[in-house]
Amino acid sequence: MPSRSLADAFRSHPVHLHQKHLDFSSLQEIPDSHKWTQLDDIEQQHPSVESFITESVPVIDLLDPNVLQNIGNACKTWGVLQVTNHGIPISLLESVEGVSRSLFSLPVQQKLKAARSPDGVSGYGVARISSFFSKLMWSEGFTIVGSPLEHFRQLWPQDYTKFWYMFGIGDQALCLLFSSFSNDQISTLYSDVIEEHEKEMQKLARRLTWLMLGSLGITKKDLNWAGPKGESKEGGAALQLNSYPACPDPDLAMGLAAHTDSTLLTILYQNNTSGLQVLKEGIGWVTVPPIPGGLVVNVGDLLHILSNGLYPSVLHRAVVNRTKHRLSIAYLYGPPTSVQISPIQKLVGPNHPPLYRPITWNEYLVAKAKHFNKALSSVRICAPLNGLVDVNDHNSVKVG
Ligand SMILES: C=C1C[C@]23C[C@@]1(O)CC[C@H]2[C@@]12CCC[C@@](C)(C(=O)O1)[C@H]2[C@@H]3C(=O)O
Ligand SMILES: O=C(O)CCC(=O)C(=O)O
Ligand SMILES: [Fe+2]
Repeated sequence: MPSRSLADAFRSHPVHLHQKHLDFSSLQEIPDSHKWTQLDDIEQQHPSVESFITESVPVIDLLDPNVLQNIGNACKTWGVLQVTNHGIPISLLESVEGVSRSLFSLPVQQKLKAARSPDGVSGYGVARISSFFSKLMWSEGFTIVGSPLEHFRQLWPQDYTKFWYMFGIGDQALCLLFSSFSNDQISTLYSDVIEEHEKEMQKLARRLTWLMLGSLGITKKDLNWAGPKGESKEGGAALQLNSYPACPDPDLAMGLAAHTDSTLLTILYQNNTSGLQVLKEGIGWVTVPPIPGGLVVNVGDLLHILSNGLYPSVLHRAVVNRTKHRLSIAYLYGPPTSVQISPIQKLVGPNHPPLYRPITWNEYLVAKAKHFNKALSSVRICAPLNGLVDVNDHNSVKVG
């Protein structure tokens, strides 16, 4: 079989989204197409707990001598944590935020020039999971796999200077610097920022993966991700820029509906505006507050499979607010796309049968596109001994 990249994931399974693209900034009230009730997303029925609840997502200093144990506890009990001292320069995160702000400030018609195609991964559009809901989300996204240069050239073509100057990029220093460049140079500069970010995040994601697996007693020799000729293969990634405009009635809108990520792990940067919530069993929806310089790391479905369910992927969503435009940048990290992911042998035994069948990342993305939050149970081969269903399997979603 020819080796496929992440960009090919949906070639055999195109997703046609009825994309209704709003100019959010001009709206004084929410149109019916974007008004959610609890019935539109069954997960909304869990309570949203307020800040007086003492339980909060663990914050872990990556330089702490107990980092392995702390990460293990957080993955087991929360499926999500925040990390500090992670080594990613804040200036780099702010530059990506600047690129993102510049992109989402473009007029809708301009952004649609880089629209994601039904069988593609990269580009502008509504969240892929939108097809499972009858209501639209109060957000827009831009997905990047590989170089974004071609899409950036479509977004900021030669004759587009006027808009670029008008909206700026929300970062004064970059704005002044860029004002002496042509638009092609802007696309190149923006693309360089994304490339630098990818390099740094790839290193952090790899380090976090081994810390998470290390906390389960797994070492590199327990995992064979080598290619057919023994060559070692690197993980892949998608970068998702999310934009959640201020919303006239946030209680009726949904930024990004509850989902788990189809990744090993996801690293999320949120600008200083909260909105991310995670579902904690027995408690409800807990807000993950932005902490200065911190990054949120959540367990994805593929780590759930690898760990044979010991580290469950976490259900999360993004809510919106009345006054602030929120941006988030998600680095979705996965294994080499041709590698079969299955429960690690060392974690399997007579009392711990393998719970999932082997599956590649691309195959899993297709399963997610077909079954959404039931994708994990679609690859399940064995009922758990304790008789419980998968933690994320309790939701029923409207299909179509
Ligand atoms: C690799 C991927 C994971 C993702 C689908 C994608 O092909 C690129 C975008 C990712 C994202 C980001 C927002 C939430 C999400 C569920 C979605 O609709 O697109 C995730 C997908 C995922 O993790 O399944
Ligand atoms: O914006 C957020 O806080 C969440 C984004 C997210 O879950 C995603 O991109 O997968
Ligand atoms: Fe997510």
